Formats: sequence, structure tokens, C-alpha cells
Amino acid sequence: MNTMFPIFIKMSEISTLIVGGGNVGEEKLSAILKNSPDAVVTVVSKEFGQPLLDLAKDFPNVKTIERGFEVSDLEDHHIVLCATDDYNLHVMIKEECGKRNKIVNVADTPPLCDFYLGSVVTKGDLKVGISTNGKSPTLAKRMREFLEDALPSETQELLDNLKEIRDKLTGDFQEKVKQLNNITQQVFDKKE
Ligand SMILES: C[C@@]1(CC(=O)O)c2cc3[nH]c(cc4nc(cc5[nH]c(cc(n2)[C@H]1CCC(=O)O)[C@@](C)(CC(=O)O)[C@@H]5CCC(=O)O)C(CC(=O)O)=C4CCC(=O)O)c(CCC(=O)O)c3CC(=O)O
Ligand SMILES: NC(=O)C1=CN([C@@H]2O[C@H](COP(=O)(O)OP(=O)(O)OC[C@H]3O[C@@H](n4cnc5c(N)ncnc54)[C@H](O)[C@@H]3O)[C@@H](O)[C@H]2O)C=CC1
Repeated sequence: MNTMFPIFIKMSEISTLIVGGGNVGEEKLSAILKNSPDAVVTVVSKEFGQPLLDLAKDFPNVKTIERGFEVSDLEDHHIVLCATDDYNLHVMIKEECGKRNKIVNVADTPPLCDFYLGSVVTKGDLKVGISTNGKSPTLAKRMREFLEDALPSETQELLDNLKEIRDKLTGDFQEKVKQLNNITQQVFDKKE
């Protein structure tokens, strides 16, 4: 059983720290920015790979700091992603995050993670997050590809129409729920 609880975070409202600016750091930054171009991210790394620097330069809310990690780096951030090649550093960061009530992801060490990244299917405003409980990131990727193809291209139009209807509905909460359930029932019935 997958007991993780998925949430959708407004990455512009919180501050994220990535430790390590090599390949894995670039992959994690890229995953964040693909979803949330407005994310506020600081990357601290002894050295940076060129791909990360090339990516970061187009995003004013992404800051790169070229030096080793310092425990004080944790203070200004809500979530932390570790992507260095130093396992002992990751163990230390996990421990220091615990003391400060910060949540941490350690890319290649699931037991040190408080949260996992997921595969993400996006159709306009619709977003579906996928987790395999850490069992197979490759299956998560394949499921994303499958759902990207399967979801109808009119999904955004449907959402825009429903938003318009939702804004115009009157009556009490129960009545609105009933009307919206009826309307969406018709949409899904038509597809069968
Ligand atoms: C636990 C987790 C923690 C975390 O990173 O958050 C984790 C851990 C590990 N990943 C590893 C390897 C790979 N990861 C990918 C890809 C992705 N990995 C992602 C998430 C997660 N990866 C979290 C669990 C998610 C879940 O619950 O399913 C995705 C979904 C999201 C993202 O990273 O953005 C993204 C797909 C995005 C997309 O395309 O949709 C590929 C495939 C590829 O790149 O094509 C491979 C190689 C093939 C393979 O191994 O499967 C290894 C072994 C490292 C080694 O061998 O040394 C570990 C460590 C371990 O498992 O022990
Ligand atoms: N590259 C990949 O696709 C995968 C890598 N891994 C593992 O993930 C880890 C990272 O991989 P890569 O990103 O490829 O390595 P990398 O060597 O490209 O990047 C590691 C980065 O961490 C930085 N760093 C090291 N110590 C630091 C410290 N004390 N403070 C701040 N920054 C520090 C380095 O300067 C470097 O930029 C490795 O342990 C690797 O085995 C696991 C799965 C896949």
C-alpha cells in the first residue's frame, strides 16, 4: 500500500534549496521549473555543471551559490533536495532538516526521503501526479506517457467551460454540488 499523501505546492510561495549542482541537481531543478517556472529556488554547490547554469539563467527566481553546503543554508528554506555525490553529507542534512522541521528529498536514497518527486501529467490546468511508492520510477514515466496520450485534447476547454458555469451558479452549496455533478455526468456519459 502506498501511504504517501500527495499535495500540490505553490512553489512561488515557499523557498526551495537544492544541494548539488551536477547532473542530478539539474534534473531536479528542471523537474521543478517545468511545473513551476515561478518557483523560488536556491542551488548551493561546490561546482556547477554547465547544463544547470544554462537552465538557471532564464529564471530570475533561481539563485546559484558556488560553495560547499553550510547548515545555515537550511534556515531560509522550506524544502530541501539533496543531489550531491556525498552520502554522509545527505545523512547529516536529513538529520539537520529533522531538527528544524524541514522536509527533505535525497534523490538516490529513498530511506532518507521525507517526500518523493512524482511523474506529472499536464493538460492545461489539469495536473495528475503519479507515484509508484518508489518501486519503479520508470513505470511512473511510462504511466505519464500513457495518460498524456489518453487524456482528451478538449480537457482545457472543458475546464474553462466548467469554471464559467461554476462562477455563475447560484443557490446554496448543496445545490451547486448537485448541478455540477449533473453537468459533468453528462460529459462523461457522452464519452462512453
Ligand atoms: C524514490 C524516488 C525519489 C526521488 O527522486 O524523488 C526516486 C528514486 C530513484 N530513481 C532512480 C532512477 C531513475 N529515476 C528515473 C526517473 C524519475 N524518478 C522519479 C522519481 C523518483 N525516483 C522517486 C520515486 C517516484 C515513484 O514513486 O515512482 C521521477 C518520477 C520524478 C523526477 O525525478 O522528476 C522521474 C520520472 C519523471 C518522468 O519522466 O515522468 C529513471 C528513469 C529515467 O530517467 O528515464 C531512473 C532510471 C531507471 C530506474 O531505476 O527505474 C533510482 C536508482 C538510481 C541508481 O540506480 O543509482 C532511485 C533510487 C532508488 O530507487 O533506490
Ligand atoms: N547522474 C545520474 O543520472 C545518477 C546519479 N546518481 C547518484 O546521484 C549522485 C549525484 O550524481 P551526479 O549529479 O551525476 O553527480 P555530480 O558529480 O555531477 O554532481 C554532484 C555535485 O555535488 C556537488 N557537491 C559535492 N559535495 C558538495 C558539498 N559538500 N556541498 C555542495 N555541493 C557539493 C559537486 O560540486 C557536484 O556539482 C551520485 O551519488 C550518483 O551516484 C544516481 C542515479 C543516477
